[in-house]
Amino acid sequence: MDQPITIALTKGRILKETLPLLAEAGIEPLEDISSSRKLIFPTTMPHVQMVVIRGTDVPTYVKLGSADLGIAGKDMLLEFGAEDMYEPLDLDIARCKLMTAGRAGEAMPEGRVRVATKFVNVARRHFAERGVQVELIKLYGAMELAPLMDLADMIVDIVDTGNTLRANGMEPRELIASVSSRLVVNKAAMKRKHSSIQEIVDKLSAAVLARQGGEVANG
Ligand SMILES: Nc1ncnc2c1ncn2[C@@H]1O[C@H](COP(=O)(O)OP(=O)(O)OP(=O)(O)O)[C@@H](O)[C@H]1O
Ligand SMILES: O=P(O)(O)OC[C@H]1O[C@H](OP(=O)(O)OP(=O)(O)O)[C@H](O)[C@@H]1O
Repeated sequence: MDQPITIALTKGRILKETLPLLAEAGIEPLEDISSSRKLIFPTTMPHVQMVVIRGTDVPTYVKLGSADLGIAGKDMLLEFGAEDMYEPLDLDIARCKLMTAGRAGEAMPEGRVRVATKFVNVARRHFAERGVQVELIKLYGAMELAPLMDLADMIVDIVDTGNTLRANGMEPRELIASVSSRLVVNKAAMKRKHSSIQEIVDKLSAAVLARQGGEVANG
């Protein structure tokens, strides 16, 4: 007997890459998520439903067991902690980097550095490991604006092509972590609903492997 399973998906740019991968694993929402105001969606696997929430909230739903599985960026797991969760699979989507960045051509200031970021825990750990004293300034978006407006000396943010940094007169400095989206599983659910969860992990692993195999075959 299949046990009911809830998967928490990150909305926004990850979702556009997540839905095709889930479809390749045989799990598709029964209606178009992007044109619906609903938050819970039944799927082609009758015992599996999806909820679509912000990336910042996925670790909370999975840790507390409201969702059995989740899909979130590694950046979110580093920032909000991954305790009480397993992370069995790198989905190899939404690849980017967590980096420090500053104004182009400018050295890091002496003494206390003002760092603007929405990743305050990641930033605190990174600079503490280097013995750099920082004043952390929590922002919720457009981090690249902070040094331009002299709100901060540096930022910690997601970098992909580097276009956003360049367009704002900034440059990447240190790599903090390579980021991609991960499948996470609530630890208690993994025990209680083992066969249903393992089936989904296996289907998704196969879909990821098939893509990687395809990439190798295509050169
Ligand atoms: N430029 C990028 N390239 C590839 N992946 C990215 C990029 N920016 C963010 N991501 C990944 O996508 C996830 C969601 O990012 P997105 O920009 O959609 O949300 P957000 O607007 O930052 O979040 P929220 O809506 O919760 O404030 C991030 O957690 C990260 O893992
Ligand atoms: O190096 P790049 O290729 O320019 O990508 C990096 C940008 O992408 C993300 O923002 P996003 O486009 O998701 O906008 P938002 O988070 O501000 O909504 C991130 O916060 C950077 O600003």
